[in-house]
Amino acid sequence: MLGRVNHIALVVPNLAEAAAKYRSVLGAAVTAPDALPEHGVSVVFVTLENTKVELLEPLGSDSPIAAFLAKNPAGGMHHICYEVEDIIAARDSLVAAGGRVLGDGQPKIGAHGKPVLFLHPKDFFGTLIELEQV
Ligand SMILES: CC[C@H](C(=O)O)C(=O)SCCNC(=O)CCNC(=O)[C@H](O)C(C)(C)COP(=O)(O)OP(=O)(O)OC[C@H]1O[C@@H](n2cnc3c(N)ncnc32)[C@H](O)[C@@H]1OP(=O)(O)O
Ligand SMILES: [Co+2]
Repeated sequence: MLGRVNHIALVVPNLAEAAAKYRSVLGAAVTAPDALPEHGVSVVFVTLENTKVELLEPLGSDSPIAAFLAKNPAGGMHHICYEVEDIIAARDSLVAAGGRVLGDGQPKIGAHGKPVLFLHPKDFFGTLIELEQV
């Protein structure tokens, strides 16, 4: 089922500061910020040779990462995104195995314009998993 790691996501308290530090201190290539109100986040991507790092900041009053940032005010690792070829087949086999898909279970279009789903962190040893169809 799982393909490459598409990205590792970090929640940060200030996206502009984090992007600037990745550029200036780590010499990283960082995309311009992208506001995703439908996901309640603003995001940049640090592009690497073998994967990406997604830096996330809450956007709007009911961001799904607001509680995470309140618990981790300095920021922290938030989720890992695996690529899948068929997100519906992946979802259905996960649900059949007793896994919980977050939200209404229907894929949404993510930051890369591809369908994504999230799996409950409690089902995977305390790590939030995102699946992205490529
Ligand atoms: C899609 C656009 C972009 C992309 O890549 O394309 C993104 O990735 S956007 C990323 C932001 N969107 C999401 O994360 C959507 C899925 N997430 C959620 O629905 C929530 O974050 C949820 C339900 C995982 C947690 O929400 P919240 O923290 O408000 O709920 P609770 O406080 O009740 O938490 C329940 C329980 O889970 C633990 N938790 C929360 N977040 C994480 C996490 N990132 N990793 C591991 N564990 C997490 C939290 O501590 C609670 O545990 P408990 O022991 O009960 O205290
Ligand atoms: Co993500």
